[in-house]
Formats: sequence, C-alpha cells, structure tokens
Amino acid sequence: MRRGAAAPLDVSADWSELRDWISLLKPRVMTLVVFTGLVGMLVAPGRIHPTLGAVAILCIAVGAGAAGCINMWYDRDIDAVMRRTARRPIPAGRVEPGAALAFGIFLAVMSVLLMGLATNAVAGAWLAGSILFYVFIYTMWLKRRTPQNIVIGGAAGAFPPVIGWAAVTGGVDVLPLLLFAIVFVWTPPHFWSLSLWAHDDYQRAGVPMLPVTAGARETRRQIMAYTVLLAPLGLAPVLLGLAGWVYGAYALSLGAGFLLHAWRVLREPQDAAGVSLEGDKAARAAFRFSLLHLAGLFAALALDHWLRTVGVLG
Ligand code: HEM
Ligand SMILES: CC(C)=CCC/C(C)=C/CC/C(C)=C/COP(=O)(O)OP(=O)(O)O
Repeated sequence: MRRGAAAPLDVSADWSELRDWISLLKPRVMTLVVFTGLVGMLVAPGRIHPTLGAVAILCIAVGAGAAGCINMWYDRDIDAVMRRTARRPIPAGRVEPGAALAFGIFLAVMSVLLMGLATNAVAGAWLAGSILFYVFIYTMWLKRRTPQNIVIGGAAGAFPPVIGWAAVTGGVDVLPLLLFAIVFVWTPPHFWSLSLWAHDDYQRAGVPMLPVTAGARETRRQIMAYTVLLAPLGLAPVLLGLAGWVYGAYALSLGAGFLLHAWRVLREPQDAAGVSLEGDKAARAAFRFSLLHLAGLFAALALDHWLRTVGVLG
C-alpha cells in the first residue's frame, strides 16, 4: 500500500457484526409481538401524539428485543446443542456472553424508562413486568423445569396489546384483557406445532418440551384442545359488543382455519410411537398458519375499529 494511503474499510465485516447484534433481539419473532402492541394502541379510546405513539412502539420493540437478548445469553449452553440455534452469535462465538448480557440489560432499562417518560408510568410498569416475566419466569425458571413452560411463560408474549392500550389510556380494560387472553391461548398451539418437528433438538438439550415429556400423540391432542378454546375466544370481542362484524367475520374464518390445521395435525399419518410418517407436514403448516392467524386477527380488529371510527360501519 502507498505510504499515507488510507487502509481500505472492511464494510462487510462491520455489517455482519451489526447483523449479529440485531439478531440478538430476535427481530423476526418480535415483528408480530410489536404488531399486537400497535393494534392495542390503535383500538384504545383516547388520543396520543403520533410521535409519542411511535416512541411507545419503539419501546415495545426494544424491550421485547432486550428480553430476547437476555434469553439468548442465559440459554447459550442449550442453544449450542440445538441445530436450530447453534449458529446464533453467542454459541457460535461471535459475541461475548457478557457483552450480550450488558447490551440486553441496557436496552431493557432504556426502553422502560423511555416508555414511562414518553407515555405514562402504567405502560412503563407493564413493559417492565413483561420483560421480567419473560426473563425470570419463563427463561430462568420454567423453561428447563416443566412442559407447562409455554403455557405459563407464554403470558410474557401476551402483554404487548395491554402495554399499547395503557400507553394511550394509562389504564386497562376488558378489550385489552381479551387480547391478552387470545395471545395467551394462541401461544401453546403456535409453539407446540414447531416443537413437534424440533423434538430432537429439545431432547438433546434436555429441555422438557411437551413432545419430549408426553410424546407426539399427546402434544397433538393438546394443540387441538387449545385451538378449540381459541376459536370462541377470538369471537369474544364481537359477542361482548367490543368489536363489529368485520372483525367477527375474520375471527370466524381464521378460527375455523386454525381448527382445520389442528385437525390435520391430530390426523397426521404416524407410526405406533406417534412419529409422523410425513416429516410433520401438518405441524409445519399449522405453525405457519398460527402466524397468519394472529396477524390476521389483529389486523382485522384494527380495520374494524377504523371502519367504525370513520363511520363506514355503525
Ligand atoms: C413463550 C412463548 C413463545 C415461544 C416459546 C415461541 C417460540 C418460537 C420459536 C422457537 C420460534 C422459531 C423461531 C426461531 O427459529 O428463532 C418462533 C417463531 C415465531 N414466533 Fe413464537 N414463540 C412464543 C410466542 C410468540 C408470540 C407471543 C409471538 C407474537 C405475538 C410469536 C411470534 C413468532 C413469529 C412471528 C415467529 C416466526 C419468526 C420467523 O419468521 O422466523 N411467538 N416462536
Ligand atoms: C414486551 C415483551 C417483553 C415481550 C416478550 C415477547 C415474547 C415473550 C415473545 C416470545 C417469543 C419467543 C421467541 C420465545 C421463544 O423463547 P425460547 O427461548 O423458548 O426460544 P428459542 O429456543 O428460539 O430461544
């Protein structure tokens, strides 16, 4: 190199390092979490300045991401032995565990403080509670101890609509509690569908997910049971007069669609031990549908609310 010439910048190295830090926040999973928070905010009565509303959504995104980052720090031992997670930045050795923990705690504290300052203390407290629940109750306590980890721990992922609502109103009401219940009951069939085909990973890591402790057949039955509960719960906002028929029509179709997927999971061709003969085809489809179901339900609620607000519907 000529004396005095600047050293070439290795942009690709910088980019892949940045990508690692971003991936610690589990951005793909968090998009739907943030969307449910946004809808909680949109359907809440009252007004919030658009800038403050955007800050509140950012806080939910960063807070949820921070919780995911601390989860990855704590789970680095089991993530290293699971095929699905072995390439994550900490087990792959690209990010120091201590640095990831500091990053997660810093973002968690900042998101809660900013939420409290930009909106109100109630929303800040709900956000803090969700992060603490996900980190301490789900990750550090239940995940490695009981197959009910998802059922109880799933509450953490159900808080965002309540947080969004609280950011606007400073309180809580029946509709956000119903939205909480919907995400809460949705989480087991969402996750257990995935765990049916990720079973070997969890077994190797010694994580007591339902297919490992109770077998695939029982997991399929439980998926069906929660989906049966979810369908009427999805309709509850209409039945209680808190949403209109547009939402009701979507809730009915999406609930029926999820039930059909759960039925196919139950009837999946399987051997005597319950192992799928088709590579868990039905479970993979049910997992994909679970994402469409929740996104569709919340989008329909926002649409229904908007149509009724502008007076297109009564
Ligand atoms: C304790 C509760 C939950 C557990 C254990 C769980 C588990 C998982 C797992 C293991 C994956 C695969 C992602 C990966 O390979 O990194 C996944 C994907 C996903 N989850 Fe969940 N989940 C939970 C709750 C939720 C909630 C509440 C939401 C949204 C409201 C959600 C949204 C998503 C989305 C959008 C994906 C797809 C991500 C992608 O495209 O890769 N999950 N979930
Ligand atoms: C506002 C706030 C704090 C929201 C939290 C959102 C939340 C709890 C989302 C759950 C999503 C998720 C990927 C769980 C997987 O945990 P896992 O450790 O079982 O999955 P892994 O094996 O992929 O790490």
